[in-house]
Amino acid sequence: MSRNQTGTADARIGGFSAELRESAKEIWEANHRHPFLKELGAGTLPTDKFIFYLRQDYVYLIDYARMFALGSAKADDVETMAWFARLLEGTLSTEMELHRQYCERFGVSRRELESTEPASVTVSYTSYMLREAYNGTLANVVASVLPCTWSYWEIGRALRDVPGSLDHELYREWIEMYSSDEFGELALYLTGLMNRLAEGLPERELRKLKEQFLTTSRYEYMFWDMAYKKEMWPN
Ligand SMILES: Cc1ncc(CO)c(N)n1
Repeated sequence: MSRNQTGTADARIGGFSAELRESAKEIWEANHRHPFLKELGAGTLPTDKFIFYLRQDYVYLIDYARMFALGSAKADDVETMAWFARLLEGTLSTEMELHRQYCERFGVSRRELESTEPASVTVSYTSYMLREAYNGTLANVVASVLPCTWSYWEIGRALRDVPGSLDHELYREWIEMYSSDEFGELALYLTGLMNRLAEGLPERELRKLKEQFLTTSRYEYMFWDMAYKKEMWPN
């Protein structure tokens, strides 16, 4: 077990973000134990499950990027606006490029990738996030995306610490991207922003942020599970 697999363990993260992480602790720990991630770390994950995941994640990322566009639109100052604009661009070019390149290796064309039919969990997850973002403030946008960025960074670092995980010719790149310092900086920025935005908010609004954080934390777990089972629609 790596030191990153359980607690928040990151001294840089405090305040309301640490509180959010603590309140969703059980579901975050369940992520680390999920067979999709156990097998990804061990290098034994069957490639058909990984491809299924990549394709669903690609269509997920299109809407996730939209969340950053909404973050930019809802920001109160130019600096924050620019930061979300860069994150939007980074998601569309760097992160999604990882998926495009993997798919090229697997013989899935870009057109096929982009026209992937979203699974029920993917539709449910992105619809929820976008609804909360469209109806809410920047704080609601951040609370909804925080588990995505932050849990991937935590997962990336935990998997990097699994002996031999980086020797795998296929999964190494995935682990490297999500455990990278660049990716970590995004997560850290968002936790800091969450802390600033939560300051002085009434209890009712803080409860709403907690609910959003917990809901997308649960969706993160459901996403791993959906991919592992290659679960689409009933018919
Ligand atoms: C489902 C999901 N959550 C978070 C991330 C991190 O960007 C991702 N790629 N996919």
